[in-house]
Amino acid sequence: MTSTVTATAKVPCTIVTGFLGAGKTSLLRHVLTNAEGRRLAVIVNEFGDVGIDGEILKGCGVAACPEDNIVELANGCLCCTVADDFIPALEGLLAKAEPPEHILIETSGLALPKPLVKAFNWPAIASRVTVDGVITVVDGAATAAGRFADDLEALARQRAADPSLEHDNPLEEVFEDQLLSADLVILNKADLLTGDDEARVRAEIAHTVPRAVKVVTTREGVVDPTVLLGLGAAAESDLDARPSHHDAEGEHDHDDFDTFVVEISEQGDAEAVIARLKAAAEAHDILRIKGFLAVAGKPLRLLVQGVGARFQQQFERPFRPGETRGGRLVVIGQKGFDRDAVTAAILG
Ligand SMILES: Nc1nc2c(ncn2[C@@H]2O[C@H](COP(=O)(O)OP(=O)(O)OP(=O)(O)O)[C@@H](O)[C@H]2O)c(=O)[nH]1
Repeated sequence: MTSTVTATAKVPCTIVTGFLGAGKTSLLRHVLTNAEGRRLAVIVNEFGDVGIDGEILKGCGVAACPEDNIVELANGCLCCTVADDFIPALEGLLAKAEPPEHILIETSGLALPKPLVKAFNWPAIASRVTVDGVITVVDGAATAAGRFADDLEALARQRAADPSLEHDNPLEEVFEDQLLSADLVILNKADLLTGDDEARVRAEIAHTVPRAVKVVTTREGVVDPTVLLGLGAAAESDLDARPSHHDAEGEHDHDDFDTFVVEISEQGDAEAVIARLKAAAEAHDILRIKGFLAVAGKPLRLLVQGVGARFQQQFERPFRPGETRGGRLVVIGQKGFDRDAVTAAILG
């Protein structure tokens, strides 16, 4: 990649959006480790204050993106805290002695990208940055399983009959809003797609996105960064082409979802905890669990990631001096799930 930034050019920013657990952090990790000398920065927003995504990205240890250039905004949802969090974070990066040549912004999995795109028109930053593109990462497996529509085929039939069809499934609204803003769609988790899944999911994406948007299928977000960066979309000047379910309301308030943190003491048997997490995710329709555990006799934290009832775990970094040897897990579900029952199921 070559640098295209001059003293007067706007710094290009790529917004990476996509539902909880779709593979946004995996994609960013791949971009950071394949930056080929381009000076990058990342703003990462996540729910809960456990800060897993920031840790994963800092763990890349890439010279092109030093830890200082990775800014974590854990305080709620980026699309609702633009003035307080996002603009100052962006200004901080631009004020650096060596400002980044390209800024990557990972939204939380429940964020609507459009308010964030709009923020690029704020006078404080409008002359200095532009949205190079909105990249929407889609969880192929979850979409194929009908996570975002009760019955994909029935929905497609209904839409064919009535294109203005509205629905009140909050998961589907977030999923669709994220697609409606896209300049490029990454159809991730190819390894979990079987039979005609990919064709069905591509058809669902094509139904949802009104514009001609390219869809690239990936595994673990592995795609050449030159495909992702340099789209030149200037999305902030093109808001009308990006309809949203929330256009009429301005801000949205995440009332449909519930997030909390479970503290869990050091554990002797990590496998038993993972089994309880899986059982809890299945029994309580949990959307996402992520965080870390302290395992007796192990100096490293065990990073735990669950998307629906599918879990992955790996040892990550050592506990730092002064850090309590205990675990913390962020749990995200739809409003109305029983926190006490979920906590009891996890703690056993
Ligand atoms: N099987 C499979 N798992 C994947 C793939 N990509 C990512 N994952 C796993 O899915 C989980 C979530 O991936 P992330 O990259 O953290 O997803 P995210 O969109 O950043 O998640 P949130 O920030 O919590 O919304 C992790 O356990 C990943 O290892 C893939 O292509 N195939």
